[in-house]
Amino acid sequence: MSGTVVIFDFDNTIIDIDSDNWVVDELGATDQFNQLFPTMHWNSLMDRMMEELHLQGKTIEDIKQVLNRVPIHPQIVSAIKARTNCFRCDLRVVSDANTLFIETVLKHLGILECFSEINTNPCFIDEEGRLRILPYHDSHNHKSPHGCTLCPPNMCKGKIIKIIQSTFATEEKKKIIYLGDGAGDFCPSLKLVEGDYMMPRRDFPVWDLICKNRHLVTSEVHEWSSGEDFERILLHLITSGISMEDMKNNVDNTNMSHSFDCKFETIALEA
Ligand SMILES: Cc1ncc(C[n+]2csc(CCOP(=O)(O)O)c2C)c(N)n1
Ligand SMILES: [Mg+2]
Repeated sequence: MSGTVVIFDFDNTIIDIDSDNWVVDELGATDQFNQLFPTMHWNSLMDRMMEELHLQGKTIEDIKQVLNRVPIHPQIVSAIKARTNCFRCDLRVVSDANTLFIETVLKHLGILECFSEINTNPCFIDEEGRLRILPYHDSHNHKSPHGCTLCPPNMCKGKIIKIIQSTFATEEKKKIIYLGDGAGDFCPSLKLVEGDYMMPRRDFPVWDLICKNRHLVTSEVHEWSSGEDFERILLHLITSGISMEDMKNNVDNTNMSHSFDCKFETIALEA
């Protein structure tokens, strides 16, 4: 394993839409969503929307079928599948979507196995076949169980980053590259340190927040917009600081064709 951990947000980062809105809209529950939206937190609203879909006769299979045609940038899938994986980076997801949506999409794209960990809101299918979505941090009756005022009550992504960082404590320092788009990705960007990299999606909420609070972010910031940017910048950040000797040791020998691609592209980037 190389010394790089790449942490991906899911909605509007790995995929090119919000999966929650996609499922609700594609299965025809937009009106009910719009009615409830002003009255509920997002996480409980989504659980409620799954009840609505269930009452309308929509099954888990219907939800999975809709998820299997989410819009994506092909370069993002190829970056995850081949380029990043062949450097044996540790890839993780931190998302305010839910386990079923994320695993369905990643499995369909053939990249589920590329990730060592998915941190997201848990869910289960109840005895009636309805999808139940729960908060990542159990909220009970408290407004903000994680104590962070920047994040929604169900999930503080900054807290998750701190937990990931604490697992490195006994090992050598790992470089974190974090990619995200939403307001919920701002808190984790404040937990990154010098030597880490933040990749906010240009013109999305986290990018605005970072531009306005530039002095609070100590990591290097590299914005991205298109799938091409995503692939090029991510590969560059992964390979920067890796010597040719390390690279020979790091590339995945079980996947030699990809390894050759990686070496070739890295040399081209460094030239
Ligand atoms: C105006 C407005 N109201 C509510 C929300 C909340 N929201 C929308 S999609 C989503 C899941 C994000 O998943 P991921 O963490 O994978 O990006 C969340 C938490 C929003 N973004 N904008
Ligand atoms: Mg997002």
